[in-house]
Amino acid sequence: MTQNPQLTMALSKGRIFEETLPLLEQAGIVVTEHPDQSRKLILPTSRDDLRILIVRASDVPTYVQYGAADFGIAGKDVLYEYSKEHPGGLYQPIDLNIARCRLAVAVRDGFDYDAAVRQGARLRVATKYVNVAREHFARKGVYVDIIKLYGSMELAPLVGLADAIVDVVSTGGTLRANGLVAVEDVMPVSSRLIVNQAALKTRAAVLQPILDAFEHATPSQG
Ligand SMILES: Nc1ncnc2c1ncn2[C@@H]1O[C@H](COP(=O)(O)OP(=O)(O)OP(=O)(O)O)[C@@H](O)[C@H]1O
Ligand SMILES: O=P(O)(O)OC[C@H]1O[C@H](OP(=O)(O)OP(=O)(O)O)[C@H](O)[C@@H]1O
Repeated sequence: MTQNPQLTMALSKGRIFEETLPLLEQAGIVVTEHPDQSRKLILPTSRDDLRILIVRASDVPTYVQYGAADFGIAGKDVLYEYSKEHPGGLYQPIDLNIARCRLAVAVRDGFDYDAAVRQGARLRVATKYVNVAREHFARKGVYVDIIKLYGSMELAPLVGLADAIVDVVSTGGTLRANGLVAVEDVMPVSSRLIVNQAALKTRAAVLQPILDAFEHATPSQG
């Protein structure tokens, strides 16, 4: 792939973009257009040698691994799923402590999860995180049928598609609003900086100072 002369960062819009802005600012970098106000997928910054690609959260590792972006930011949930299918390709040097949440198992309020597990029932589990879920239940010795969904996981137990979900929980508001309860934590989640292995070697002079600045930046409270 031809190397772009600019350094390229991959970010997803929404919470990761918003929580990254203050970290970039602490590194002296201002993003001069906002993805909510612009249909552009390549955003300029106050530095001529740095641009930002706006991609889906679960696509950030792909852009970085293939070198279309030199570095990016992705949640541990996304990185764990990705690494199961693409082992070893990404350098993940810094936990930025942003977009903090957890992956949890949740069921309909009133569903006796412990009893179902004790009785060795085969559980139907709907999730976007099929690898995380498969590993979690294998560790517990629970038989599961995994149903892959791409969003609105909370709906699945309400309409009989699944007994349980594995999904992101932060305030718990989405679960409550849908009559679900979290019954088990799967893993804590925050977002990490990820870096293309080749870029780390060939572009160290421009990349390393940015990585250092991220390492020392403090996330806003939220
Ligand atoms: N409610 C939340 N609170 C805090 N962090 C969250 C929350 N939901 C998701 N996250 C974290 O932020 C990341 C990005 O979430 P976001 O909702 O922007 O994308 P998505 O809709 O999950 O991804 P995609 O567009 O690929 O389907 C997630 O991978 C997770 O690490
Ligand atoms: O525990 P809570 O604080 O309610 O957060 C959990 C919700 O947050 C995420 O959804 P998000 O708001 O990002 O919507 P989306 O995934 O559909 O974009 C996630 O998919 C959960 O549904």
